[in-house]
Amino acid sequence: MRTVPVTCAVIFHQGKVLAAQRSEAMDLPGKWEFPGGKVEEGEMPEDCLIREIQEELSIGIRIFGSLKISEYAYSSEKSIRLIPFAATWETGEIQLLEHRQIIWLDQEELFCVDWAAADVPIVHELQQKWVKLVEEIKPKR
Ligand SMILES: Nc1nc2c([nH]c(=O)n2[C@@H]2O[C@H](COP(=O)(O)OP(=O)(O)OP(=O)(O)O)[C@@H](O)[C@H]2O)c(=O)[nH]1
Repeated sequence: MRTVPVTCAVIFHQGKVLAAQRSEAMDLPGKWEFPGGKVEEGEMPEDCLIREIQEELSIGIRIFGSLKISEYAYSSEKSIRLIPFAATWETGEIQLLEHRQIIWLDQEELFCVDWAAADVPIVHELQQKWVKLVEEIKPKR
């Protein structure tokens, strides 16, 4: 079984992060995730993520950090390596081109949605590192 590399973005904006709910047309319908997608052959994970966020949400992001990779086997046929990056929303207006809906969550609300299983360790790490990550967004002087 091949482990599929998938990138995802923890997008910070005005002190909250974006969670997106997968639609009926996607795998894991109804589950919440950090938007992103599969890394194509020869593609850098960061380039993949910028492309996927433009394709799915129609916005431009800036990557400023990373979180720990989460590997998860959904079944004997489906195993993913989820590669999370911390990012900020830089350009464009959000359009839901694939997802059912989005929600902006603050630190206390992180576990209020039903995350895809592979995302759960990332959400725990995000909760622990929240203050540090928010600090890193601030432009360095
Ligand atoms: N994008 C994304 N996918 C996730 C997350 N967590 C998680 O288990 N997945 C799984 O990883 C896979 C990524 O597929 P995708 O459908 O988002 O990627 P894609 O747009 O490149 O796929 P496609 O070209 O087959 O349509 C799916 O099986 C999805 O269920 C997450 O946080 N973000």
